[in-house]
Amino acid sequence: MTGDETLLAVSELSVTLRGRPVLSELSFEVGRRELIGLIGANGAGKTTLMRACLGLIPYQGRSSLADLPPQDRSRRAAWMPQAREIAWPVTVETLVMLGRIPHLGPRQRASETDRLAVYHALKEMGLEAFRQRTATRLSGGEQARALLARAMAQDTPLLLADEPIAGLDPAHQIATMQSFARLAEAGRSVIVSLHDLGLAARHCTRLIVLDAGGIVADGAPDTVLTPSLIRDVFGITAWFEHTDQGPVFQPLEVLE
Ligand SMILES: Nc1ncnc2c1ncn2[C@@H]1O[C@H](COP(=O)(O)OP(=O)(O)OP(=O)(O)O)[C@@H](O)[C@H]1O
Repeated sequence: MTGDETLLAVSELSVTLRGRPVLSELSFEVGRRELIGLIGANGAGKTTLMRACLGLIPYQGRSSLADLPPQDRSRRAAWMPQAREIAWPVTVETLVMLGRIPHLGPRQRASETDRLAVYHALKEMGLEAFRQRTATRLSGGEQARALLARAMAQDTPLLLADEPIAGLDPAHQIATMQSFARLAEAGRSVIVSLHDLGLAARHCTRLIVLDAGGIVADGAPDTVLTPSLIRDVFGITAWFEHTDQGPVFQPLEVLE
């Protein structure tokens, strides 16, 4: 994968839910090799933005992904929603293989390429030992990792994940952010909504901050996470420093 290809172009995107404007006239583009953290307070519109970009809810304006026919869209972007619902008691391996459906023709059986994609996704999410376990009987965090593996097996240029690290233990949170970073280094891009600003500052190449229905900042973490933005958007103080071990961001106090 080469070049500066745009993976997602959003222009003047607005969403109204039940008569209430939630997002108004947002514009941004996503190129390759980006790990984008979508941040903002509860209710800021992160889920709504990702769902509108994917064409899963009605919107005004334009999203290059939503414009595509469903089959093309599923080869361009994978989606891990916030609700971690696994409907059937299939094995983890079968669940992850479902991510290959967009690549299979009618009645076509899984090929070696499909099996390899599943193998790599399971490995990336540290789930090799869980291959034959029943997906519905995993813990919440294990289910989240299995669903992420399914999205990764889809092998798309763009991955959108809604709070994928919520509920994961610290080691798996870090490992998952590192997996996303590896995808970005390999030429793909990932958009991930998250509340952990420390992990966002440390791993993301770019942060998009939502507030009051719009994008209030968009750029590298150290240009975005300024004391004034942290105060105005999140109502907190924080400590942010570049250390020998990389950027460290620690929320401190709630402002009255
Ligand atoms: N189906 C719906 N009908 C009406 N309003 C909705 C609906 N879904 C979401 N909203 C509202 O839209 C706003 C944005 O919600 P959204 O879930 O996108 O926020 P978020 O930034 O993802 O929040 P969180 O961090 O809590 O997950 C919220 O005010 C929410 O109450």
